Amino acid sequence: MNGYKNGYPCQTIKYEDVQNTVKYLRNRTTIRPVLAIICGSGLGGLANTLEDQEAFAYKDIPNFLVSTVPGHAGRLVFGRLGGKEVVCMQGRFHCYEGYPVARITLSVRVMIELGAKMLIVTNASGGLNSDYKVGDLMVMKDHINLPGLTGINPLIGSTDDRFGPRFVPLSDAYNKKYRDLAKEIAQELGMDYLKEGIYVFQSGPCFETVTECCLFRMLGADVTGMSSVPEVIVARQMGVDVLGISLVTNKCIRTYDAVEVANHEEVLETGRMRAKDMERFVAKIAERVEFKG
Ligand SMILES: O=P(O)(O)O[C@H]1O[C@H](CO)[C@@H](O)[C@H]1O
Ligand SMILES: Nc1nc2[nH]cnc2c(=O)[nH]1
Repeated sequence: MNGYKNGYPCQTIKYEDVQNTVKYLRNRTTIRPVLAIICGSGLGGLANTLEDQEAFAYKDIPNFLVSTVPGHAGRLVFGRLGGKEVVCMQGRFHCYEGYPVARITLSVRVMIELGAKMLIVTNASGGLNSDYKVGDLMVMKDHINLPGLTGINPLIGSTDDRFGPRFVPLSDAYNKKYRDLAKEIAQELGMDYLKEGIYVFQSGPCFETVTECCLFRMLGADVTGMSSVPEVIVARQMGVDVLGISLVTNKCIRTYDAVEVANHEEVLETGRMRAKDMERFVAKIAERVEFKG
């Protein structure tokens, strides 16, 4: 149902809708994914590196939304990466596109119901930590969900136990074993620009004011972005482990006399600059992760 409930924007996702989408995709692909990947702004090239690709435009998939942001191709790509069967969102959905927060995570539920046991979210972000440089990667250790603290959360609405519990713990949102593995692989690949830190989610689409950036930093955040957190929440509700990798595409402006301003073109440009490193990194992670059962 679309609309407002108790004053909150809400759209409950029906289990049956997810199952119908799963059935549609299963009937049209031979890949049975164990790993789901979401490509952030400008990072969609990763999907093109999959072997034995079978791809679907979002507009052709029942119940899917469409991508409206440059740098998000809008394709669901199945294939093999690092010897594993994977499904990859080449472009994600954002609240600022006007979609209810529960709706933007339907695709995550679909990928998990298709069999994914791990979710890798990637995103572009603005660097708040002054030690971070443009082009650095950051393993997400935790997040601050600003919209969530004010009532915008994909789990608000009527609940369905088949998706998992209503009250989801998030103190372990970003799996420690996978964070350690990512750091180990980065070291092996000589990626001395990999950091580990905190991502603060704000709804966008405006980039931050100077004072907001100062506030975020005071809160302990290292980078800020307009995505990922709703996806992570849904994955955790469904019992799937998450690894988050953020690319610092620009520096957040924290002085009132700066002449430069943030812009999406710079975000995409940094994505292009780091694309190959990101692809190598994620492929190695896919190769090395192990799943029980
Ligand atoms: O989070 P992703 O989708 O990577 O994109 C980030 O980059 C865009 C702003 O340039 C915003 O959508 C922000 O969230
Ligand atoms: N909120 C936010 N999102 C981003 N995505 C890429 N860069 C930025 C940024 O500076 N701020």
